Amino acid sequence: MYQNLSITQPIIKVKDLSVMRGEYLAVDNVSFELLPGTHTAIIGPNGAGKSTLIKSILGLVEAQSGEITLFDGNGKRSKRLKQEIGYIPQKFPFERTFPLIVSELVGLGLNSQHWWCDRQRKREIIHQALEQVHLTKQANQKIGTLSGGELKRVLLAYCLVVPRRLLILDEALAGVDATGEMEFAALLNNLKQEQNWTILEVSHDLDLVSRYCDSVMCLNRRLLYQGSPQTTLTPENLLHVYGALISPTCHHHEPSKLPESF
Ligand SMILES: Nc1ncnc2c1ncn2[C@@H]1O[C@H](COP(=O)(O)OP(=O)(O)OP(=O)(O)O)[C@@H](O)[C@H]1O
Repeated sequence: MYQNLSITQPIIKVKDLSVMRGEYLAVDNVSFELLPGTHTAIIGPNGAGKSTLIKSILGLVEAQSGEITLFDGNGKRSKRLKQEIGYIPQKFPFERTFPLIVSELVGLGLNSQHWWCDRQRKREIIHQALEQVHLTKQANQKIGTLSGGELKRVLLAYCLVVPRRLLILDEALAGVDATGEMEFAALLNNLKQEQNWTILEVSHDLDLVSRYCDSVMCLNRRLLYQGSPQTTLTPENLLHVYGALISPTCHHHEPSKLPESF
């Protein structure tokens, strides 16, 4: 799908990034690069600047200093470039009485790339996305009546109706049940492997991170450690990051053990 994408060309380059929230330096001189087709987690304690960092990458929060380059650096944050990024925020505040149903919300993800589609085709695309997140039964349900975990799945379906190069998730699995977590992880793995999506997610679940991510960034305002889960999530590093003894179970990657589909 992205034939001209070199696998050695980073999809995100962040250099010397500092971001203030009010008077507080929430992200302090952070630099990293992400390659396409990789799944990276940002971990760290509450208030470590994780959401601030991703909001800054998305252009939702202005940086104090530093550089962020997305994709090949062309087009800045053009409308088209934004369409290539899927984002599931930590919070999705909305008026619960708003009369929007699930399929309509997912359909809002369709964009100018679908101008040629007739109604039937659009319905099929929405149905396929809902199928991938196991929510076809809720297609006509009002969004205000969904559970927290179901709403997260709907937001993922919204991201799935368009091919993305980058998917940014802020604690997307919070509120998703144990089976849903596995299925969600399998779907992300599939998008990464089959469609070369790059995934950047904020997570507090070190066990899941060690199972499914290719790399981890440990943030506490500064980027303290970065590398594979096996080399990064050591008790010594986690003591430094969280100030407490934490010993996650580190798993070797065995994607074949993931469920086939979501
Ligand atoms: N709009 C704001 N105005 C002032 N301070 C803010 C604002 N937003 C965030 N902060 C502060 O910036 C710091 C970083 O917040 P951020 O949401 O990035 O942390 P986080 O690592 O995502 O935390 P959590 O794990 O709790 O979600 C926190 O101390 C927070 O209180």
